[in-house]
Amino acid sequence: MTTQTQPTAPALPADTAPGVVDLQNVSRWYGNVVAVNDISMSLGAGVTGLLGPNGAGKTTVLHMMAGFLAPSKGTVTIDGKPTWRNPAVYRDLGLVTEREAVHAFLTAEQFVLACAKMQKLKDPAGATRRALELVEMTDAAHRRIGTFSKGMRQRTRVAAALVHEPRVLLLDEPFNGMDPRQRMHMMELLHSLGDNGHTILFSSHILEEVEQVSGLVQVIVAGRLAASGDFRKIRRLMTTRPHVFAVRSSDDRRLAVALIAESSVAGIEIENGGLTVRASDYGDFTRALPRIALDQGIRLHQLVPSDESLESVFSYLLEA
Ligand SMILES: Nc1ncnc2c1ncn2[C@@H]1O[C@H](COP(=O)(O)OP(=O)(O)OP(=O)(O)O)[C@@H](O)[C@H]1O
Repeated sequence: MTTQTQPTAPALPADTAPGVVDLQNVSRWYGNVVAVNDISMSLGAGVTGLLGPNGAGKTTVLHMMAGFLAPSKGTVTIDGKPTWRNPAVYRDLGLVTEREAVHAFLTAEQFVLACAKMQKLKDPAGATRRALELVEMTDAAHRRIGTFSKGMRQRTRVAAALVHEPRVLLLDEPFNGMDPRQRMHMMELLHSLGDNGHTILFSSHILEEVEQVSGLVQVIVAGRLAASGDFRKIRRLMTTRPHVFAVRSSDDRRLAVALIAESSVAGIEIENGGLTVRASDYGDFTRALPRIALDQGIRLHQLVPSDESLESVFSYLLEA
């Protein structure tokens, strides 16, 4: 991925309540690798997606929020209190890490109960019961975690992270490795927690995943905040960006002549293997092309978007 140096993200309004979780000009470097570069964000109640390609810095951001890592610069606070070297924040915070520590030999209940005891709760058994109920794991409470599906393990880990009823729940790639049914179940759970006033941030590198779970998004690319706010507006920026298509047809030259008159076409190159078309509008171009081909009696053999990698989408956001 190319590293961008533009300092500003598209100015989208952050539609959040006063921040529960707050990052002010936060950077984090590992030796000379800058993993997070001057990020400020504020999260309120509800579900927010932390979206970015692999290596963008999502885990680093989550770990700083959870007090696992010190920011090299800037401040990370929950309810105004710094998260680094402040164990008191764990009362308000639950974290579901990306990597699963395996507790295969424990039952779901034993695992969640151990977490309740670590939090020194007054009624650890009652809290365990409520947490397992919340994630709909009551029926499987006495089964060993080693016998669970990925989705059930994730829900058990969410129960453990929520057993002390924190306001803030952070989840690192919670949908990884889940089948569509398990994914749906987890999405519903996050929705209902968000509706109940929790502040939830989950990371993902999959656009569609974030779109389904959350109206609010923070997009990070190469350690920088590329966009933040209403997901629909960011999505629109993504679909109206210039697109490049590889097109092959029964008569590329004639097709090129017809396409150049089309307002959604910004440029065409003819090569041996077909046409490379730069379209200024994805929707207009993909609607116009079949119509033009039909009018001209040209057969379309191939239409492939050639710059659809997440990296190129995200880099565009950073430049916008
Ligand atoms: N302990 C470390 N030492 C050195 N570099 C690190 C360390 N942890 C992360 N990095 C680097 O920091 C950058 C951000 O990593 P991070 O894990 O936060 O990204 P991510 O968005 O969570 O990626 P992924 O989705 O692949 O987990 C990457 O370039 C990564 O290689």
